Amino acid sequence: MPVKEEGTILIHTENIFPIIKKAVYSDHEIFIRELISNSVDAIKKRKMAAFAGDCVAADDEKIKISIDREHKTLTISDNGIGMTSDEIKKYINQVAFSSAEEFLEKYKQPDDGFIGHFGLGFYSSFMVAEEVEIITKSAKNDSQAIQWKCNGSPQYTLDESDKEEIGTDIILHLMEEEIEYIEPSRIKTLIKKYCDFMPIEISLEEEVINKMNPPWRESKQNLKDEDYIELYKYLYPFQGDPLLWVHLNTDYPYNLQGILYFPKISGRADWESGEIKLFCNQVFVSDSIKEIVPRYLLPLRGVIDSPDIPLNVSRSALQSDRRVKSIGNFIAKKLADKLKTLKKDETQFYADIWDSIAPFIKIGAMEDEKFAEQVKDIILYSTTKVPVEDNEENNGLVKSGSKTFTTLEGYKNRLTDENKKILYSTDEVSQSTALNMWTSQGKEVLKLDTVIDTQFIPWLEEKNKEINFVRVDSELDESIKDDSPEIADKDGNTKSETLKKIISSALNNEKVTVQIQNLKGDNSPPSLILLPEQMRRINDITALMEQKLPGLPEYHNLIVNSNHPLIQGLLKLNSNQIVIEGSSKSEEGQLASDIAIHVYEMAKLSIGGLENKDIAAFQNRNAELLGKLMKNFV
Ligand SMILES: Nc1ncnc2c1ncn2[C@@H]1O[C@H](COP(=O)(O)OP(=O)(O)OP(=O)(O)O)[C@@H](O)[C@H]1O
Repeated sequence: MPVKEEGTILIHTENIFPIIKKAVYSDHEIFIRELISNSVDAIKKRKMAAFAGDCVAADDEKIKISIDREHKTLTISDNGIGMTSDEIKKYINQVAFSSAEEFLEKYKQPDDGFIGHFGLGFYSSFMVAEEVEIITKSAKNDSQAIQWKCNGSPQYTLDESDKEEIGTDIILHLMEEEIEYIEPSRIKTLIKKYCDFMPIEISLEEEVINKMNPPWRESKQNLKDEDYIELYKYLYPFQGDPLLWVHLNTDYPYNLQGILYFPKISGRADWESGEIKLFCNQVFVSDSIKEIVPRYLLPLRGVIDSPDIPLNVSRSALQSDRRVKSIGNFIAKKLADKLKTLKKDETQFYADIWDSIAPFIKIGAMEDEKFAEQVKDIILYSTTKVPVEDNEENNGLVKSGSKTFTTLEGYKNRLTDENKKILYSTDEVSQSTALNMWTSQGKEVLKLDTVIDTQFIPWLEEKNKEINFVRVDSELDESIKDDSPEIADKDGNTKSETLKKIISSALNNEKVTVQIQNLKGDNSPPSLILLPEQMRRINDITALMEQKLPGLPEYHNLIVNSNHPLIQGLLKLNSNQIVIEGSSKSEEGQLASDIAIHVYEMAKLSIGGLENKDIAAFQNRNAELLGKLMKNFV
């Protein structure tokens, strides 16, 4: 016979009570947050009811914490709305019953700002107290004050009390093992931690402990820069001033206030832990909200205060929560808006702080498509272009200290040739020869030389497929070489062919491709090493996999500048020599060969490609060569 029945699941209070007391909250100390939150709510409710003419308003709203060492009690007193015996029976005796919804319904308040909603917080007091007393007098006219007592079992007593003032005292008789909470310093620390920005005065031993008035709840118009800086320094002492901040304030589609700061980072930013503090209705909840803001914003600091972030779910559930994701996106969008405004209205300031904010923006753009879309036009690049006063070309160029910044758009607008090519350098020192060669021809080069740029360049290329990004030392182009035809000598060889032979045979290394070029410009070097793009990338990846620094790839191109006096001299020196394979070389032939090797090693040295062990040999050859050359003059 099929069994068909409907019913109600029963809960044994004896079994569930210990679970509520111990397991709902993992951290014992939060009882203080819960009880003070209840007091704040009660004070707000009294204010609302008094406004509607249902009771008398309090003279001054306050919460008082008192300690009685002798009786080992901690008392939280407020002059809020209090409770009648019926309300005690309804909201305290019934676990998981909160008065918040009913109250809001009654006073037709849409957005409450009440802290408690679940009807559980009060029971956290049993985590630290063996007995809890409530002595309360309701603000409703002619209410009888009452006393409720419970020793942690599901039994309670309810009695009349002679309390005269409206409000509630919660008296905790502390357990022996929780006696630490009798210490004023411990309680003070906890109030500072959880209740610092609660809107009602909280005092302990006649001293007001909390700061109150959270600036993020103020309107922007009422705040000056000093107020923002003061809050930053208060929350993050000894960290210097922030770079800039964003004030968030929204009530749709979710309720969220906060102030986020870009810190001045010296050294490595912390991309792991997160330092933004999470509040819910001004009550501190957590020190790190890794799960809420996108990863690239983790080094930011400040406060997010939102009752819309679900706190009753696990952290991993938070990460996949759609609402939380959309809050994260909202925060990123607000930051992007602020940066766009800065770039537009405070261009100089934006350029001055660019190096500090660049890591957030570049990583953000790479990790988040939407963010990339918002910031792509405000990314700055340090450039070799020097702004000329009152010149149209200055469009988009901003000087900051020793640097000049441009946008990608600005660079593109200055390009004159058809071939859309963006030149960049990743290391001003090791690429200086190639870099100078381009700049001396009037070419603009972007300096993409931070650690993040190694990943950012491929991203840029991907996003700007119509443009060719070329590293300064990867290839030459028509603008810097002179390709006028050469005349062959009596043996049918051109100068270039002869030079190539001299140098190739001196180097005797088939992995080095020798190319002779007539480079334009007086400043062009006698030789330089070029690393064709693909070859260099493979080399970089291999080094990365082997966890080494990428050195000079074995296969590379040596460009020899036939326009340079040194190379022309080399050609002359060799012109009378016939080097027969296998036979010993004449003195001039040996000198020409030594110079050829030296020319190659100079090119290697300038890109940092000469290993330490080769430097001594290089110097010996240098001295020897100079010595030989001197012989002709002295
Ligand atoms: N100090 C107080 N003054 C007046 N009423 C109180 C006070 N403390 C608790 N209450 C009443 O008891 C109810 C239950 O409190 P409890 O702390 O268990 O839950 P809550 O504050 O409503 O929600 P949460 O579990 O989210 O904190 C409250 O909704 C309120 O009506």
